[in-house]
Amino acid sequence: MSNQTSADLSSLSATVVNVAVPSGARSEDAATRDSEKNILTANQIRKSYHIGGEPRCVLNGVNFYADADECVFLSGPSGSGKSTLLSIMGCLLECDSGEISIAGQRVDQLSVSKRTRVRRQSIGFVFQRFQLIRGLSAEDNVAVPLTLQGMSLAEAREKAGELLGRVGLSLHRRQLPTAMSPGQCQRVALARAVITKPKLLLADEPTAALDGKSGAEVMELMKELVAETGSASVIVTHDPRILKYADRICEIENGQFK
Ligand SMILES: Nc1ncnc2c1ncn2[C@@H]1O[C@H](COP(=O)(O)OP(=O)(O)OP(=O)(O)O)[C@@H](O)[C@H]1O
Repeated sequence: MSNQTSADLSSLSATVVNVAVPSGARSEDAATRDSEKNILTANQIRKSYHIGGEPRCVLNGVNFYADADECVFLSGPSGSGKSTLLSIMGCLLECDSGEISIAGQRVDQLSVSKRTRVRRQSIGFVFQRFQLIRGLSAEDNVAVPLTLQGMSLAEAREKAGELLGRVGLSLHRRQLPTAMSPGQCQRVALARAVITKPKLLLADEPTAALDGKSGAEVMELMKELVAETGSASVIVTHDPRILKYADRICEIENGQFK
C-alpha cells in the first residue's frame, strides 16, 4: 500500500463523521446479526512480527466480521496492521492465534494446501498495483483462476471474454497489461477477482493508483459484480473519494479496532 499523508487520514475520518456510515467491527454483537448472512468471522486475532529478534505485536486480539451483500472498509494509520489483517483473512498469512471462519468453515487450522484450496474457491483479491501477469493478455489473466479450478483453457477464455465485456473491455481482450491504462488494468484485475464468484472479495487500496473517474468506475463495477453473487467485500483504503461505497467502516489503531 502507499504511504498516505496524515491529511488524507484526517480527511477520511472527517468524512466518516459527515456521511454517518455505520462503524464498528466487533463480532460480539453476533446475536443481533443474521448468522445465515455471515461470510467472514475473525475472533481474537493476534499477530506479531519478529524484528531484530524481538517480537512486535501488530494485531492484538482483533475481532471482525463481514456479511453477505456488505462492503466493509478498513481504515487506520499507516502501519496499524490493515494489510496484515487482510492477508490473514485471505489465507495468505497465518495468525499466531485466533479463529477465522469463511463461509462457515474454520480456516485457521487448515494445512497450507487446504487453505490454498479455500483461497482459490472462496476468495477474490484486488491489489493496489493490479498484480496482473505481464506476459498474458487481459483475457488470459482473467481466465487463470478458472483454469486453476480445473476448467479447460478454451472454456475459461470464453467466460473471461464475457466478463471483460461486462467491465467495458471487450475490445481489449487480447491486449497485454503493459498496453493498458491503470484504470483498465484494475478492471481486468477486478474481473479476475470475481470470475470464480467468490464468497469474499478482499481489496487492498484498489483505487490508490487511479484517478478519481477510474476509481469511481472500478468501485461501481465492484459493487455491481459483488451484489450479483451476494458476496462480502472488505476494502483497505485511505481514499476519501470512495467513502460513499462503504456500508460500514472499521478503524484499526494500536492493534485493535476502535
Ligand atoms: N513481513 C513483515 N516483517 C516484519 N514486519 C512487518 C512485516 N509486514 C508488516 N510489518 C510491519 O507490521 C506493521 C503493520 O504493517 P501493515 O502493512 O499490516 O500495516 P498497514 O496498516 O497496512 O500500513 P500501510 O497503511 O502503511 O500500508 C508495520 O509496522 C510493518 O512495518
